[in-house]
Amino acid sequence: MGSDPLVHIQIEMCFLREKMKARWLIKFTPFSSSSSSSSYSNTKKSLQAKPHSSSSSSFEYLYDFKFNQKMTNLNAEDMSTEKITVIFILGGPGSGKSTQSPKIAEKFGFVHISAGDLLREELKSGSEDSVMIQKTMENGELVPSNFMVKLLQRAMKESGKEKFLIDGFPRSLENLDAFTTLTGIEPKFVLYLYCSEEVMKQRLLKRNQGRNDDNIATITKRFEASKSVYPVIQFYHSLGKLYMIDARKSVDEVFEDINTTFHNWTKDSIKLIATESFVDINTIFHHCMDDSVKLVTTA
Ligand SMILES: Nc1ncnc2c1ncn2[C@@H]1O[C@H](COP(=O)(O)OP(=O)(O)O)[C@@H](O)[C@H]1O
Ligand SMILES: O=c1ccn([C@@H]2O[C@H](COP(=O)(O)OP(=O)(O)O)[C@@H](O)[C@H]2O)c(=O)[nH]1
Repeated sequence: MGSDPLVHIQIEMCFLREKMKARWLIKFTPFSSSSSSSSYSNTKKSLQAKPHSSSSSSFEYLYDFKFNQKMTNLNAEDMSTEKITVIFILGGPGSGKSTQSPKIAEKFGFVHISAGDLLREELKSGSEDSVMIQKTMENGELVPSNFMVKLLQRAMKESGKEKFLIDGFPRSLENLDAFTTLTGIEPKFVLYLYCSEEVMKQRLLKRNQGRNDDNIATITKRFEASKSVYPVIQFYHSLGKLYMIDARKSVDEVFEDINTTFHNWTKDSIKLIATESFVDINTIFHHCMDDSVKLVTTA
């Protein structure tokens, strides 16, 4: 049976600055001249969207859509998303996420779920996905988004709890889209541990936890891959949910700044505590931010 697809479909997505709106750019390219037939035209028509641009070889459609949290909440049978509290903690490799997360979890009663640890456990379990996980981690790349979200959902469900600190996820807009679509959960706020690459590199080389991705070649790839988080940060910044923590300070100082954020959040009055500008903040934000950044610091 001939089952060749008639068209190659490429979907790109970006978040708009307005809350929970996304823009999809869908490109159709016929695989061969024979496929630019009536089926191809029908596919185009069925989208009922205005062409964004077209050429002899491909068509692009651009349309906006708004997330409907009730519709996308595929998790409803397992957990009531209304009761669930999620906080994301992000930061480059070696910024201190796994150092700070257990302290936060203990102090504020959250279950710490580390995306990287879930992958390492899955790898050790020798499941059918082990080879894929191993190769992806060795290359400092990201595992498929839906796969990662399913692991997170499983861990959340198995804990039987409702407050989660999710460490090291989402690392890309695609990750975030998969999480929103599959769980319907919105984080309360997002912590980003900011640290320069030089400091992170030194920390990783000294980490000494037997991780085979803590070598200079993989670290370089991980730094490159970690840039896919920038649009995620930009998105939460635009929602006023982003808290930047200066993670170059000592472990205790970083924890103190995180504490301040949490205390203010529990008082339901998160706001900018102090603004401080430091030069290398630009290295992360210069190409994705267009206005000021919140920095949390205890004076
Ligand atoms: N603020 C800090 N100052 C100095 N070293 C730190 C600090 N935070 C973490 N470390 C050390 O740096 C290494 C990487 O930290 P880790 O928490 O594992 O980073 P991440 O989870 O973000 O990759 C660890 O060996 C940890 O002990
Ligand atoms: O959502 C995630 C989180 C992690 N990883 C992979 O797991 C590795 C280690 O992630 P972790 O958060 O443990 O460590 P970090 O690099 O932040 O120190 C990354 O380099 C990725 O290859 C992934 O694919 N998706």
